[in-house]
Amino acid sequence: MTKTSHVTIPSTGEKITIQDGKLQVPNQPLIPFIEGDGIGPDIWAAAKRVLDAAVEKAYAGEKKIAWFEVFAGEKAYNQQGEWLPNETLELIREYLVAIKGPLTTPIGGGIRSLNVALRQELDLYVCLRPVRHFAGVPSPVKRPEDVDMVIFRENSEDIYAGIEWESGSVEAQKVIQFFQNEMGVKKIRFPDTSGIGVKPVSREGTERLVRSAIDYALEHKRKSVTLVHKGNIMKFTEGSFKNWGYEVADREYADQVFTWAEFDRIKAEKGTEAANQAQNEAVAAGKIIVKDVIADAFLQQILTRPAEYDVIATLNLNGDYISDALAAQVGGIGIAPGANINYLTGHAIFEATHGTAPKYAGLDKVNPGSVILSGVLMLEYLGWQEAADRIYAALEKAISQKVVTYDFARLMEGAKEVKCSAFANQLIHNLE
Ligand SMILES: NC(=O)C1=CN([C@@H]2O[C@H](COP(=O)(O)OP(=O)(O)OC[C@H]3O[C@@H](n4cnc5c(N)ncnc54)[C@H](OP(=O)(O)O)[C@@H]3O)[C@@H](O)[C@H]2O)C=CC1
Ligand SMILES: O=C(O)CCC(=O)C(=O)O
Ligand SMILES: [Mg+2]
Repeated sequence: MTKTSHVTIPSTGEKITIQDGKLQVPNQPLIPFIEGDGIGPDIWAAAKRVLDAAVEKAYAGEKKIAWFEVFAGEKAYNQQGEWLPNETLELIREYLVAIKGPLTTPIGGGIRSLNVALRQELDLYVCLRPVRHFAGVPSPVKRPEDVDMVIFRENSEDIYAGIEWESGSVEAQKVIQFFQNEMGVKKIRFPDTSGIGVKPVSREGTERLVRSAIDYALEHKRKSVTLVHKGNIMKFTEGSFKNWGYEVADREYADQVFTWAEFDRIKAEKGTEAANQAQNEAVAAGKIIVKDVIADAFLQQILTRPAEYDVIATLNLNGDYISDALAAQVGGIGIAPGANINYLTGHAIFEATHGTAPKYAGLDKVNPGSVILSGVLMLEYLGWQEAADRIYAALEKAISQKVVTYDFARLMEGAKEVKCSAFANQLIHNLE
């Protein structure tokens, strides 16, 4: 065992590394975890047991995760007086792959959100959130099985970068005066009482996100990548996201994709029929269609025509809203997984889409599905598909057995409601 100031690293494991852009995963990878606040301890304890049992079932002792705890959030604050100790960041940087429970956003103080800070510090520019329906999960829509989307949410820019100043502050006044005096801005409706937020969106940030989405679509043989934006209003941020997205697709993936930008070019030159024919030929040749939709229209179409959407590439705030909306469509936030990834450095932190649900803290009540499925994404990222597949099957079986936590039980006929830990027991029992 190696003991740093607060963390004990087991001597049995080895580091995950990256070589030539490819993750090198030993049989006993050292993986740091953050338990999380609120419901974090309950769901993490449940998830860890399920992940370990699935790995044991799949590899009979040949592979095993060497977990070690690192600290953030309330636990770190109570122990060390810091919400996000530098040691935690450095250890995740060094060990590449980590998993976390949800973290409370500290009220007041310098850190706006610990989750966002972790993503920014490690430049985890993709927030990957796959959303699909598991048979039998109660849903508010008629055909939840039509939802099978993978969200690539830009994770490092946009209004989430946290560049904002409070109404009435010296800084807000200074920025407003700069806008008015030097930039000719006359449209701030109530300048004396406005807070100000800044929305940075870059070409580099957009390109690396859209590349990741297209690479994923190619690797997983998906049909389309949709750029979701509000570019009709925010022309130089969301609108540029769309334009840069099309440009990178046309420039770097010309043989593998057909974009609606290309469709428009053909239409302008040769008419609609020729453009439709080019698109049909591209589909027949197995090319991925890269298209776009405006965010508000997208939010109604995921309810009315979800089957038309596949891989989604979008900006940070849109992605946050879309993740929860789609999660609700397939049975709720209790089973919506996520990952924050930098595909270039290999760094990744896996985490549930939901938050700390403080009213349920310590009750052993909530659904651990979201953090379990985030762990499954992690197993897939490590290349341990055999273990991942066993958990998917065990979860599907538990739902068909109608042994579920409160969130599903309240929507299902004849369900047996079990606690968080008992739901994990059921999954472990179901592992084959
Ligand atoms: N990545 C992260 O760590 C995130 C952290 N947060 C933080 O979490 C805190 C609380 O945020 P809040 O807005 O209440 O959102 P939460 O996601 O924590 O909770 C909202 C509701 O979602 C449902 N829910 C959440 N988790 C589960 C689960 N595992 N099983 C079943 N149902 C679940 C519950 O619904 P019901 O009441 O219907 O039972 C709950 O009341 C804030 O400090 C926020 O900043 C928020 C989002 C992400
Ligand atoms: O960090 C937070 O508190 C909220 C983040 C969030 O809602 C998300 O990433 O989905
Ligand atoms: Mg969210």
